[in-house]
Parts: sequence; C-alpha cells; structure tokens
Amino acid sequence: MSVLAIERAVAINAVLRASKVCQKVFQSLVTSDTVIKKDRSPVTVADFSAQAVVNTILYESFPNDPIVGEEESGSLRGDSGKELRDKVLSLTNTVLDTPLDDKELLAAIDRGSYPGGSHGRMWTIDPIDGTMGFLRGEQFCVGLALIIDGDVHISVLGCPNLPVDFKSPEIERGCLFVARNFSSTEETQIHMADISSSSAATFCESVVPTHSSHKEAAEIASLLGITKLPLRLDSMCKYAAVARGDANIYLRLPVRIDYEENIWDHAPGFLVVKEAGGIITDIHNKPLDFSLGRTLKANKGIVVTHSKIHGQVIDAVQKVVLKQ
Ligand SMILES: Nc1ncnc2c1ncn2[C@@H]1O[C@H](COP(=O)(O)O)[C@@H](O)[C@H]1OP(=O)(O)O
Ligand SMILES: [Mg+2]
Repeated sequence: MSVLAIERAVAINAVLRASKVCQKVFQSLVTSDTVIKKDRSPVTVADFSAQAVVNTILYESFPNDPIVGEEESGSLRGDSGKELRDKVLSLTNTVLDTPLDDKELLAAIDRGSYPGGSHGRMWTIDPIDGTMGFLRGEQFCVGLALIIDGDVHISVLGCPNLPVDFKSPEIERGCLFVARNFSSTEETQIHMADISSSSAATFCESVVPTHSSHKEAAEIASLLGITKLPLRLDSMCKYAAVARGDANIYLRLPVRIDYEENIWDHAPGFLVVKEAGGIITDIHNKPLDFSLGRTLKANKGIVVTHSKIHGQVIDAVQKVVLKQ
C-alpha cells in the first residue's frame, strides 16, 4: 500500500458520508419553502452534523491526530441547545455505523478545536463551505485535508450538487474530488484544461461580492482580454471547477483588507488543483502558508491558474489590486 493510503481511504469515507448528510438536508430544503423564508436552521443542522461525522470517522482510525474544524458545539449545549442537538444527533446517526449519544456528539464536534501550527499531522475540515450557496439551492461542499508539517498531503472535496458534467447538469450531480462521482466506485483522473493565453480563459469567482471583489475581477479580465462571462460558484467548488477544466482561473480578491482566510476554506481545494497541475498563490504571488495556525495569516487573496498563464494573471492582478 502506498504512503498515506489508509488516510486517503478514511478521508474519502468521511467526506462521502458527511456529503450524504448534507445532500439529504439540501434535497429536503430545495423542496420546502425555507429558502424563501431565509431560515438558516437546516444548514446549521447539516453543518454540525457533517463535522461530527468527519471527526468521528477520523477519530476511529487516527485517535491522536488533531483537527482544525470550523464549528464548535456551544450552541448545542444545555437546555437551550436541546432542540438543535436532537436534530443534529439524529441526522448524524443516519450515516454512522455505531450511533453516538449526546455527549459523544458534542465531543466529536469539539475535537475540531486544535489551534493549528507548523509541526506534525493535523486535519482541517470545513463541514459546509458555501452556506449561502446551500441556502440558494446552488453550490456548496464538504472539504477535508491532511496537513503534515505545514504541507497539504491529502485532500477530499465532496460537492453534493456539482454537476458531474456542466454541459448536462440534469443527468447527474454529486462529485467527490479526488476524484470520482458519488455513485461510482471507480476513480477518474482529472486534468486542467490546456490553455496558453489568458485571453481565452474562463475565470471563477465567488457569488457573494463581499467575499471577492467582482469589480476588480472585471478590470483584471478586461486587462487580460477575457471576453467570457465569469463562472460564479459558492464554496471550494471553484477549485474543483478549475481542476477539471470547467474554468481556467479562480480569483479571490480581498474586499476587506483585514480578512484572514481560514485554512479549512483552502487546504482541501488547494491540493485538488495542485495535483491537477495548477498553480495556487496569493495576490502577492506568495505560496499559501498553512503552518501559521487556523488562518492564512501571511497571505492575501487567492489566485489559481494553469501554470502556463499564472505569470500573466498575476501581473494583471497586481496592476489592478495592488496598483503596481
Ligand atoms: N470578507 C470575506 N472575504 C473573503 N471570504 C470570506 C469573507 N467573509 C467570509 N468569508 C468566507 O468565504 C467562504 C465562502 O466563500 P465563497 O463565497 O467563495 O463561497 C466562507 O467560508 C466564508 O467564511 P465563513 O463561513 O467563516 O463566513
Ligand atoms: Mg467555508
């Protein structure tokens, strides 16, 4: 067995089960009127449940591995948290082989409180990245990565609503990177689309304009001669879209200069793109540094491209964003 083969298999199992939890809630939400009422409670239940599922499965195989997870169990505790806790518990137990009780559920969620850092092994989990996309009935994902001494070694992205093929979205949805669709047990190697000039590119950006500046992205696109409309997706599905050639560039351009990106929002997507042959830096062309705690303190924004056009894209980003 190759190095980290067990970790990879456990991570795939964990993300697949957590994705199924999310998919269940997502499908019931799409058919209800919660989206119109802007009720966030279904996504909250799925969020806690997905973290509990992943952390439980990781703990069964790797009890000594720390986890940097987005959620903590505060709002599920005590009498005030009972209603939410009951919902999370019953959803969680639909996908676990051995059911949890209340106490085990809270402990599982809080196993994600590790502060991060530069030494040894740690997992990072975003139980639902793209909650806005989830609530809109669009894109979201479950992201999990194994980081060792600051480097991302394994990542799995579960994208329950991502079309297997963007050209025929009605046929099948639900993709697990690396890298197979939900219903198949066979893995398919994915590749970035080959591109030699940035003017032919399609770029991805957040749907939410406060997460990434649409205005600056449009200026960068114009500087690069890009004429295609941007592909706007929530969550780390943007990394997946670039990795498999649906788009060629992902721009995340800071709106708030004090915002620090969380490691769980990028480590899972980062390796999916890197393994497909892409380059990932920040807007200063610096590599992402996952070794500095729970956030990417040393980086600002994200620029993901095919290696052939990274230089051209960074030049344009720096002209527009950094006025260089
Ligand atoms: N000001 C901000 N700039 C960039 N990303 C943000 C900002 N505020 C929140 N986010 C994060 O953006 C991610 C979703 O990105 P996208 O819109 O590209 O799907 C979420 O994980 C969200 O984190 P959080 O869940 O902590 O709010
Ligand atoms: Mg997130």
